[in-house]
Amino acid sequence: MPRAALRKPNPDLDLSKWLKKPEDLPRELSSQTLFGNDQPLEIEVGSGKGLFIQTESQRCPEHNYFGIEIAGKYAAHAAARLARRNRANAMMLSGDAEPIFASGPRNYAQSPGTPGAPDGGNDGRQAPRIANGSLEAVHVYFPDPWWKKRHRKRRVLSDANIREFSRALRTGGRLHFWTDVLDYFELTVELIAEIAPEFGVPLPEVQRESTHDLDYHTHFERRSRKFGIPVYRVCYRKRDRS
Ligand SMILES: C[S@@+](CC[C@H](N)C(=O)[O-])C[C@H]1O[C@@H](n2cnc3c(N)ncnc32)[C@H](O)[C@@H]1O
Repeated sequence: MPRAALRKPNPDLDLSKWLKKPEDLPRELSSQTLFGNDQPLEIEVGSGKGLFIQTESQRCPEHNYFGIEIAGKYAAHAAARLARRNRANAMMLSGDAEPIFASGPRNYAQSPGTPGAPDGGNDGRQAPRIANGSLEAVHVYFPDPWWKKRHRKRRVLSDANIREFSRALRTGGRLHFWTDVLDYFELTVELIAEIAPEFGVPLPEVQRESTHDLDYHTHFERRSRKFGIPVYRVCYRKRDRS
């Protein structure tokens, strides 16, 4: 199903507080470095048009929300939603989530040329940008399934990313995964069980009744439900490994 065209953002809207590029970010990413406080930090990977980050950051002002969206236009669209509402506890990164979470050689620093940047070589000794056990939740809603074998490494729920999400989550922290692609759902649930058993048994998440046209978790959830397509939803809670 093709995606609907995006409306152009209002050019008078100042997005600077809500839309960041990788080079704008501090090296270590935490509530303190991003928002200047110690509220629990939740990250959404692949925010699309930003409905989730907008509604959730309003519903739960005592948490901070950092959305990562690789498609620049969508990241700007999501940031504009936050800017219009002057939301203090949420912001968007226009960029790829993978190097942000990576704790190995692709864990690049803030600007090219610095040790660890893709062009700068990495001695593999840099601390991860997101500290171990520091996140409250990671949200992945309707990730692209990338069926072709040669494209699989682009999956947001790749082996490497699942390990990094688990590493970054605190014990008791949550990983949410929703999709409308049953095969992909089943494969991913199996993959998580195999490579990150600390997530334990996935807990089903219930479908809420919507009370108005934008009362959905994400835009893709809205689209699937309007077309009568079933949505598969799970939430994992990371357990102590010991
Ligand atoms: C199918 S859309 C779903 C958007 C939104 N989560 C929703 O449910 O409406 C998947 C989104 O993930 C983004 N994406 C894919 N790979 C990404 C990555 N490595 N880092 C950040 N965003 C990514 C895509 O650009 C796209 O906007």
